[in-house]
Amino acid sequence: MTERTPPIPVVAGINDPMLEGMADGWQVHDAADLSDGSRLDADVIIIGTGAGGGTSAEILAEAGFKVLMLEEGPLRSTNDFKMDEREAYRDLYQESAGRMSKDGAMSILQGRCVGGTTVINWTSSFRTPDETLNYWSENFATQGFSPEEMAPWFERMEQRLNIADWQVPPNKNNAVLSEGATKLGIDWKVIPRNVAGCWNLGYCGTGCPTNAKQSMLVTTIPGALKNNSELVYSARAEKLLFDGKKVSGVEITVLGEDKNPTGSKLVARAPHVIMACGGINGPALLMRSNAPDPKNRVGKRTFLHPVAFNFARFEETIDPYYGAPQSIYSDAFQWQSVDGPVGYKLEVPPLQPGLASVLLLGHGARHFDDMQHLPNTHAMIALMRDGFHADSQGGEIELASDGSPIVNYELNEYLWDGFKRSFLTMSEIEFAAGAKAVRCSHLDSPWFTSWEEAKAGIEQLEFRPNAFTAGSAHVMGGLCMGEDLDTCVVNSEGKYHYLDNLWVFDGSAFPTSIGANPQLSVYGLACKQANGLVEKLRAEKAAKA
Ligand SMILES: Cc1cc2nc3c(=O)[nH]c(=O)nc-3n(C[C@H](O)[C@H](O)[C@H](O)COP(=O)(O)OP(=O)(O)OC[C@H]3O[C@@H](n4cnc5c(N)ncnc54)[C@H](O)[C@@H]3O)c2cc1C
Repeated sequence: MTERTPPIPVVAGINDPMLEGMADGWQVHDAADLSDGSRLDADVIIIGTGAGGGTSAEILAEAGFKVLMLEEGPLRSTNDFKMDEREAYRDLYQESAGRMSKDGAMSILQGRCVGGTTVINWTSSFRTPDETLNYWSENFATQGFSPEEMAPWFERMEQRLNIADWQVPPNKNNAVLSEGATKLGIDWKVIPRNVAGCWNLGYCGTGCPTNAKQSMLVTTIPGALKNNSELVYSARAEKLLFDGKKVSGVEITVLGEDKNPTGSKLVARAPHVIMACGGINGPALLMRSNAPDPKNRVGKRTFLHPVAFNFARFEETIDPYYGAPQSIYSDAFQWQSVDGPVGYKLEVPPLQPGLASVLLLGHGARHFDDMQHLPNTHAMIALMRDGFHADSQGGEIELASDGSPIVNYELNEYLWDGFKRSFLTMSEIEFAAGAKAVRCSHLDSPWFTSWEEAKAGIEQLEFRPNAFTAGSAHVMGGLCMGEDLDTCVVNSEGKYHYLDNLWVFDGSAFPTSIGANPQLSVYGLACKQANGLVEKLRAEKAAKA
């Protein structure tokens, strides 16, 4: 077990807000330290401590409600983060960063620790695009989600998490996008980030060692714990327990440091339960619990922003592992049509060596050569905006025999068309920025040495399952929100349609993908929904008094 008793370790003078708070008496427990069969009570249980869970916890706790946060992953805090990919992927990511779609064609990165995916994300912070919010109200009858109605909630979370345009010049990796796009007359912009006093290290994906990233770990979770809340980690919500149309409790499996069940179980009880365990795992929890789902919609419409990668070699040093990971984007190819051919957002990912070794594909001499050139390599990504077309209905969640989720998401012609167009776009931009050679993340792609060669070569690439690297770091949907009962399982207030006291305040409620990096969309939604629940709980209290 990780040593977490005072004296508080201090790394190079950097404080660790979680360890300090625990030394001050915050109610934080490793589930393994609680006796088998223990019962935990609260006003509100929140399952999952990521973007939706952390935001909701702070709001409810500040309003005076006793919140119990349950987190499947371990607690790792500031002084644990050492910019070490091996430790980070093992400790902070779902399935040790090995989560994949059922057919193995897409690798899916998602967080699994106190603070959830916000601990390991790359800090890009966009409001939900107006086009997306309008599409939801037109197609899923969401209420209260117009751009005007959402603006105050986004503003509030932008202030809470210090979200602002990144003022430091982009690293060379990102500058390839701005320079190439400028040469071609393609519009680009600077990305807003949720950081305070960022050191520009670039290792956001392994947990921020300086407290600069305003993840839930250093903001809302401490905010909730200061207000009489309780956090139990390594505690997997195994099943929801029902009593008629109500959730009567949560059965918890206690996990050890090795992530395996210790054999102990706990139970938590509260008048209201919020699910904030994110896409994939949220639907799986409802399926394991046999929750009422008369239209068989749980787990449907799971969206991933499937990502195409393009690599470029430069003579100059790029050092793609250092500096703010994402600071430039282009939406020039995103909204040409809302519900036509798939649109894509262009960004630039960091290339720490471990991540790069997977993304660069291949093996043997070619892979060795690619890794040798890493300091001179740039990468660009195109995130496909899935969920806005009849040929893009997303994936479905299934359960494995042990109750864990399987993501059945198949890439199809509609998405392949986007991959092909984006390979062309990215290659042209990279050559315009001065690349000497460019390669698409496709098994059959050579290093092209000119734009003309790339243009002809990409046209020849065959798009078939498993022929190219597709990735996802944005898990959305699966518990579709809206008033249309044929499609949706959660109403516009975030309440599960078929249960009176179950709420879903996280990215799983999105009816489509966002069309932008989703964290601020989750914060805005959870902020709105949690404040709505506060009003409801106050009214319930007043009625009882
Ligand atoms: C590498 C990477 C980079 C990213 N970069 C960005 C970015 O730059 N900008 C951006 O906007 N977005 C980014 N994202 C995505 C963004 O962080 C997520 O979309 C967002 O955090 C999702 O919020 P959520 O509340 O839905 O789920 P999460 O934040 O994933 O939180 C869910 C939590 O629930 C826990 N949980 C799951 N099941 C259970 C259970 N049964 N019992 C108890 N706990 C459970 C999980 O362990 C997790 O901690 C990135 C993601 C990754 C992986």
